[in-house]
Amino acid sequence: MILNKETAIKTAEVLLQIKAIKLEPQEPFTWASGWKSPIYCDNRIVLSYPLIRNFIRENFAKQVEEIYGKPDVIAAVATGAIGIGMLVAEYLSLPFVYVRPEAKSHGRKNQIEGNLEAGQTVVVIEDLISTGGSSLNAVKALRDSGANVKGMLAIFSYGFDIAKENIKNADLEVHTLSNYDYLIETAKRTSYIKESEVELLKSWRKDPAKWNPE
Ligand SMILES: O=P(O)(O)OC[C@H]1O[C@H](OP(=O)(O)OP(=O)(O)O)[C@H](O)[C@@H]1O
Ligand SMILES: O=C(O)c1cc(=O)[nH]c(=O)[nH]1
Repeated sequence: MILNKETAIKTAEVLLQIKAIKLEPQEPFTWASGWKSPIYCDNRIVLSYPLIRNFIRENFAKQVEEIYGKPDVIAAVATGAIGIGMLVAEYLSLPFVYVRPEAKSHGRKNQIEGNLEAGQTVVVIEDLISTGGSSLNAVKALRDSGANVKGMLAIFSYGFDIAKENIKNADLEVHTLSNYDYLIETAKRTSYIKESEVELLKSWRKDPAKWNPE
């Protein structure tokens, strides 16, 4: 869900400005889910731009406070959201943890790194939602450890039905700073993408799980 339309447009603009959005239909990207895609949104690049990471940090912090007040802990989904999640926690003067995809097989064998007490309220920060599998895996680990997960905020979501279904089944509240619709509108308005690319993205978006570049 988008909380603020202006933030959604501005977030799409800054992602395009720093070229976080990559289009490579000839050499499709393989996503975490295994899907092939002509588009990749690399939000990790945000960290390389101080003004833009401040914008993302402040909007995340504003939305966390607006929706949840002050949770006990900010958690990030590893690795893509660790940097930005830490900046949000720092801005709000809150404790921080991050959640690995799975527990380490050596050392302390942790999946959640940092200190988290059972019963603490947690807001999860994620960089991007495609199917929602990675985010929900992290939420499950947090819940299994006894945390009270209030909700999740992500920079961007593609808005796929499968993600909506997964999120609903997990009974999780999710807000995003921007999404695919705002991104495409902004990319068209700023001529970041050509008309032929708009058509390609439209046909891909109809059934991304089965998209075939041939
Ligand atoms: O919604 P999903 O289908 O799970 O896909 C989105 C996930 O994919 C990316 O992580 P990736 O696995 O590439 O790892 P990284 O965060 O370590 O870069 C991204 O950071 C999300 O966590
Ligand atoms: O699904 C993914 O793996 C994925 C898609 C995308 O656009 N960006 C990203 O970082 N991961």
